Amino acid sequence: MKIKNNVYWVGVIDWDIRDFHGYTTLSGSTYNSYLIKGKENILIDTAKEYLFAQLINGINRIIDPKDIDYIVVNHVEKDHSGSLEKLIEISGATIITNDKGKEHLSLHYNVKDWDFLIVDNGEELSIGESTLKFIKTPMLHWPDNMIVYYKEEKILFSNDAFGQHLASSERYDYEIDEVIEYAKEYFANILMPYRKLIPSAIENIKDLEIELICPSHGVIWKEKKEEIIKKYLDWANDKVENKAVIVYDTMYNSTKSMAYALADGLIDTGVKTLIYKVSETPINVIMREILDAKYVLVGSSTLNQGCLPTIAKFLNYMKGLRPEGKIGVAFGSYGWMEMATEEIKEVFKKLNFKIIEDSCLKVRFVPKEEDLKKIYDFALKLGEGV
Ligand SMILES: Cc1cc2nc3c(=O)[nH]c(=O)nc-3n(C[C@H](O)[C@H](O)[C@H](O)COP(=O)(O)O)c2cc1C
Repeated sequence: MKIKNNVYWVGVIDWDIRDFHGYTTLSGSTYNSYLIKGKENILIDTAKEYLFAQLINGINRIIDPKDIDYIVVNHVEKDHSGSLEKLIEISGATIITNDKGKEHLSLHYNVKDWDFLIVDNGEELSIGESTLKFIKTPMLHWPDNMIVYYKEEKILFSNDAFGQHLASSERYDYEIDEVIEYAKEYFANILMPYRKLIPSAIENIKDLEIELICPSHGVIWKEKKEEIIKKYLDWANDKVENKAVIVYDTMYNSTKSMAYALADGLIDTGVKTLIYKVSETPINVIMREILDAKYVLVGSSTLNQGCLPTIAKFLNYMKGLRPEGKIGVAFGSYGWMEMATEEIKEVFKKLNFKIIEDSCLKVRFVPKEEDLKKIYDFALKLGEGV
């Protein structure tokens, strides 16, 4: 599909994928590969190995794949590099990447006979009638990541930055109502741990005249590109809304009734509140909402002197993504020796959450009406900032 004069989207839509290294991709994903056609043909990134046939079909509609002269590897993760070996076999193309990219490629593939052109940060290359500028974005989200600016057509090929896990027949931001939500979920689950590096990366592109941002997953940013850049800065700077996310699990619903009482109190003070039973919600959806939440409330009953396993899994995942500075509340029902909230608070501490505690947040067995009233009153005070 043509996206600009000599530039084509030749990516692959992975309609079926539902598990992307633990990220539940409810609507699949895409691996976007872009072809710059010219005296010298340049392919930007590739697709997973099992989708090689579709990738080749897409390229074949524009040029003979044998005629690819260069392949830009912005990021070595196999969702973008998986088809490289076969493409190089067919075309003998030269790989353009940075020093880390070459190192990572050599740790994934037998690169002995591959031709490399190694670029540095800020370097420009003239290839055929095209000028490409390479900007390193290390740790967004691997050490090798970089982005490419195509000067003549004013396109930023941003690789995983600004991506969304979304399989759709549409290719542009304005065609997808929920595109910011998809991008937010991607940010929360892939980029959040490295978010402090984002403002300087955006600083590096701020003087570029950009008409299209072409990421390696999801749709192309055309009408909402300023909006998504602004959102990236907000998310990177931990901007929060007056919002609470309550995450819980339960065996016999005692902790659930505590979660609902907390929600009632928060809602009555005007806090936007979301409740997720962790065993029934993809953790990536929960993290999307935690990204810009002011309050994070985690509830678990005590099972065998600890949290429920589903909550332990969630806490471990959240710890890795490192949201920081939230207001944290731990709660739960127990029988004889309460242990779950201690485990929850340990994680809160590691994330520099401000922990708010109260004796009403631990209830022995089934909460009575007066217990729930105390919890409701606690949530009222919490929402009012008392
Ligand atoms: C298999 C099992 C193990 C339990 N282990 C503990 C425990 O180690 N410490 C404790 O205080 N309560 C323990 N309990 C009691 C539960 O925490 C208690 O029943 C609680 O009210 C359950 O809340 P829920 O309905 O929200 O899951 C255990 C219960 C079960 C069924």
